[in-house]
Amino acid sequence: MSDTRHSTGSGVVFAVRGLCKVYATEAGEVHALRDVDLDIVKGETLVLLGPSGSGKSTFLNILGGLDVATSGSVRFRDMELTRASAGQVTAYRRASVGFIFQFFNLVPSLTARENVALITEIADDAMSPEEALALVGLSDRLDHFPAQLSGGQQQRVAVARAIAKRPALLLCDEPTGSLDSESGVQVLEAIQAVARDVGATTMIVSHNAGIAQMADRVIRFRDGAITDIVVNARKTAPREMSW
Ligand SMILES: Nc1ncnc2c1ncn2[C@@H]1O[C@H](COP(=O)(O)OP(=O)(O)OP(=O)(O)O)[C@@H](O)[C@H]1O
Repeated sequence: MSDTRHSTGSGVVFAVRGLCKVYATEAGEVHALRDVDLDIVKGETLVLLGPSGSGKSTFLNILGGLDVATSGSVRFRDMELTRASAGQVTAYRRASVGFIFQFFNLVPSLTARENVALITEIADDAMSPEEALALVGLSDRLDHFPAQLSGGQQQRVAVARAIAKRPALLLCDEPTGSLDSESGVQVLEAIQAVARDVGATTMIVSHNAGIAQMADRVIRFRDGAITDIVVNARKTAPREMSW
């Protein structure tokens, strides 16, 4: 079912309106986002697809408080992110946003448990590193260093680190981009399970259109704009997806 609406009604946690991002470069202005409108509902999983350079990461980074908009607004619950002070944005990012990137970004000299503890120690109401690592199936790898873990296991440590603080928003930028397909499935299963467990709204950027099958809604970007929103009538579990 194709759906061009940008709003899904109640339960909205993010309201994005007229969002624009322009980067000034030596070669001139780059319009990374052009007038983007979107409402995002609590607990839903969005998959963002689109060609390279279409604005997906920029959109994710602005919602996560890693980048600032040029114009337009992003409201998270009662907070206008686009008008918040730097301190308020930092507090929002710390309390409410978990990030998962393509290249795990674990500290090589720390164990799995210690990598997760880096975050749980600075967050209120965080689960213990042991609890977070159990949720991603790594209870037997607590004291392993990243070099002693496979790529998929390292990414699952990154998932545990991202969700240990029970974030409202889980942002995943190409989370399976450097994994083989079986490891990718395990990472997506972990993301899906923990997001459900903590009630996080999840956004996954991917070049792999197959991942769209696990989404509630699939958002397509082109040239900095949303061109299409598809509501999945039936979500597919990562293990059942063909990709
Ligand atoms: N810090 C920056 N400075 C200048 N231009 C940037 C910057 N970040 C992104 N851009 C440009 O903004 C546009 C959107 O980039 P973005 O990374 O959001 O796209 P994307 O859809 O995530 O691409 P990819 O799939 O390759 O990661 C691109 O033209 C990119 O070159």
